[in-house]
Amino acid sequence: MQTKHEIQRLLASAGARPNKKLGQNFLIDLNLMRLLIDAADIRKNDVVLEVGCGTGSFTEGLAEVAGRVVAAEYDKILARIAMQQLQDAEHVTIVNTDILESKNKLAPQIVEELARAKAELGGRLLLVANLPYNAGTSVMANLVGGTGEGLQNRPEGAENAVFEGENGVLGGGEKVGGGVGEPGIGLVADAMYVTVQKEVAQRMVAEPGGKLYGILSILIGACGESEILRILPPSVFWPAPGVESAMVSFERQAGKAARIRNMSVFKEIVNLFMGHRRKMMQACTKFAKGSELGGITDWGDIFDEAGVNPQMRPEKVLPDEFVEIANACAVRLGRK
Ligand SMILES: C[S@@+](CC[C@H](N)C(=O)[O-])C[C@H]1O[C@@H](n2cnc3c(N)ncnc32)[C@H](O)[C@@H]1O
Repeated sequence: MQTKHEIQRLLASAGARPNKKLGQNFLIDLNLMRLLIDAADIRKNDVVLEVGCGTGSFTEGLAEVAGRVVAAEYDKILARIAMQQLQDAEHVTIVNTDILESKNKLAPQIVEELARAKAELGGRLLLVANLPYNAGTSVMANLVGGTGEGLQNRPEGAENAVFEGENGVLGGGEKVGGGVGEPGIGLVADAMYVTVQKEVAQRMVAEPGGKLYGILSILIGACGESEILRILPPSVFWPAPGVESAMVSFERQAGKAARIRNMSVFKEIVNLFMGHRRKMMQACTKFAKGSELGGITDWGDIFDEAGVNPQMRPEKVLPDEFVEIANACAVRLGRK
């Protein structure tokens, strides 16, 4: 792991400076780096995805404990530095790529690397990273809801997680894609231990009713559990960002996620209702027109089956209740 001076030296020797647009705020507190790695409890048969490896500082720490590390770095100069720093680590693959092929899809090359390594090692897939602010939320959304693009042996019934968000933050106007009718959930992360902007971490753990409760909160709540581990002041990064950050965890709970009959329908449902979060549930159903969900005529029965008051507002509906609504719809659409 590299000190601030080492990072500065590596950048200077390549004639580079931190690029603000790419969120190049390097974590320079090595104790915090160690804390995140320890919290992830990485084992020798685990595959770790690091998004934005920078000069390879955190990657070095991950390489000490993981069975395999796959790192994506968008910046060509930084990727080259990281490759040099880790040239002797055969179990580390650094790919100079944008982690997002589109805003809604992880880079197929990375997904293939991860799927292959996971099949070889048989352990968990973990996202452990100091995430770039511009891509972090989309990356996490794909890894919670599933990303299948690029998988050669896509499991039957797999679907792609497709997310859209303003500047990578699924906020008020957020939308999660993955239309009804897509196959398979593909690759998912078993756990995520990441550094993100504090507000993103707060969205991940938000409870119904608050203004931060949104699509990411619902997806996470439906598939597992998140916890804020530590709030980080700007001073632990170089250069210091303008906002506070947080270390946050997500642990997938297989039993919980398995209740979702069809992830694609679930996402459509969450989109439909949370797109109008302050209207009544019943009133939101008219916006289904034109989509496959528009064919559903007995929303009253669906709300009954799910135990949801049709006069409730979506922003107060629990993740589990959205799961029940989506499951009832999946049955009606023959997509269970
Ligand atoms: C917050 S820095 C983390 C750097 C280093 N891992 C650390 O912990 O200090 C985020 C890194 O992500 C890279 N990055 C930004 N957008 C990216 C993208 N879409 N795909 C891959 N890497 C990206 C940046 O170039 C930068 O190196």
